[in-house]
Amino acid sequence: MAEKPPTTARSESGKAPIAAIATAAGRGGIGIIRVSGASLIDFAEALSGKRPAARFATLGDFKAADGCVIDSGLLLYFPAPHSFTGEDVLEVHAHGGPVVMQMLLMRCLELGARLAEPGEFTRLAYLNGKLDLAQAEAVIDLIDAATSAAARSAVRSLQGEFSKEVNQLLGQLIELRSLVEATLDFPDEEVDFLEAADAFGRLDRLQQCLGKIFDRARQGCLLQGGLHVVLVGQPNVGKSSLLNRLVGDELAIVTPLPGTTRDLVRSTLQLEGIPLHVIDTAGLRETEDQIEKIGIERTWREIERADVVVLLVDARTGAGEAERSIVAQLPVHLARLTVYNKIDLASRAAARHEEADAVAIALCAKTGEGVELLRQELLRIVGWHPAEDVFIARERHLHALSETCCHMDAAREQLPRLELFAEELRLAQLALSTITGEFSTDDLLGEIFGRFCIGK
Ligand SMILES: Nc1nc2c(c(=O)[nH]1)N(C=O)[C@@H](CNc1ccc(C(=O)N[C@@H](CCC(=O)O)C(=O)O)cc1)CN2
Ligand SMILES: Nc1nc2c(ncn2[C@@H]2O[C@H](COP(=O)(O)OP(=O)(O)OP(=O)(O)O)[C@@H](O)[C@H]2O)c(=O)[nH]1
Ligand SMILES: [K+]
Repeated sequence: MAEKPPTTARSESGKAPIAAIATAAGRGGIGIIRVSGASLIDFAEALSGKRPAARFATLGDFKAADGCVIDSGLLLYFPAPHSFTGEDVLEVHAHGGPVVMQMLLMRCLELGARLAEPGEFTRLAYLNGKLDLAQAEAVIDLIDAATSAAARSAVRSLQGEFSKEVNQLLGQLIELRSLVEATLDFPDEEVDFLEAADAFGRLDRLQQCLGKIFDRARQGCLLQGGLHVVLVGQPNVGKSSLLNRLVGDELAIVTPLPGTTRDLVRSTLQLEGIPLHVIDTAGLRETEDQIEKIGIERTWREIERADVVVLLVDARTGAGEAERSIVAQLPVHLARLTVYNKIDLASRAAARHEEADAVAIALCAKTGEGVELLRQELLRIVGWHPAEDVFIARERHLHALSETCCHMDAAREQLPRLELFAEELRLAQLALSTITGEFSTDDLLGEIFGRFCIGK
């Protein structure tokens, strides 16, 4: 075959293809570079001397500008629109050493590609209609899944289950809206309309449906983000011992000396598939020790980010002035549990009971007695109930769902004023459609895709 003049790939629109290493950094048996752009077949030929068939693996020698072989490997060519991004996609499968990957990536840049930004491939897939926004978010949630339950629910969202539910609800909402809007043109018939179209009944069904989606999404949100539990209390009450017991490992240093833990100690474990982020903190007390002081500041900062605070108390002494002072400084709406630790020294049995302002668990961190009660209580506090059909969701989605709910409530209050009823329905639809991204802003897209890794 005759040597072709060096090509620099530019699409008709003048846009350079994007390229990135798609596999994790470091050594690996195989590493993949992904390129997306317009007409990449010439690009493939410039890189390997071969014009790969669509969607078949083609073995080739990847050459540098000077003709030296960088690696021999496989090319996968997905012509537009049948690719992940909807553009032409070329995958270069090579040996997964960091230097080889860098050399190949540099070669792709020489051939006219530019470095992809984080999340840009998935963003293209969204912009080209391959995925909606909830699915695109599920891609990253799948990659980041901390437990297999989280992974399973992310796949469910990726395959469009969440979006399907949202779209069905949108469909019903739009149907009701169009009935209302049609009636607005005939003001005399408004009252008849309410009866004939069963506006109340329809709204009821919409809200029930929304409630179910919300519940599934809330569970999914727990699976996605996990639960941040911060262990606090006076020095020496057994916070580190409890962390170690929950994790099943000697993670934090335990000594009889008060003030042992000065920095935060974090660990993530699984609680029925929910990632449980437990944070052991420096015991809270007045101190002149500089290191301990900083540790205590960090404790308070961590509390601000917590979903649940577990306040440990020595079962022998019970809660006193120090505990009351800690509780008084906690954010008002933060969920809280009291744990009476060291029941072995107080001759008490493991138990759960309700106190005036919080549920309390009596346990022994040293032996583990009663720790299961604590686990169950944590699940109860966050409203977890195991379900098969959870789809992954994020705060953003919950926010949109609850906004939709607010507008539906408001719509009900407007009846029989149809014009205002219609307006609230329109706002409900708008809020709901942000989930799949029918109406999205650049800011939102930047926020979502900016958190992806490069190559995704
Ligand atoms: N090598 C490789 N593995 C990978 C990916 C990839 O991009 N490359 N993926 C990247 O995330 C995931 C798979 N996702 C993909 C999704 C759609 C298409 C695709 O070609 N879609 C076409 C054709 C559909 C079909 O044949 O049914 C399309 O939607 O038109 C490819 C990969 C996981 N594994
Ligand atoms: N008998 C008994 N001893 C315990 C129990 N839990 C913790 N201890 C002991 O209490 C002492 C302090 O335990 P830690 O877990 O280090 O307490 P801490 O709250 O992290 O202490 P600081 O680092 O000072 O904040 C150690 O000697 C532990 O072995 C328990 O349930 N029973
Ligand atoms: K400790």
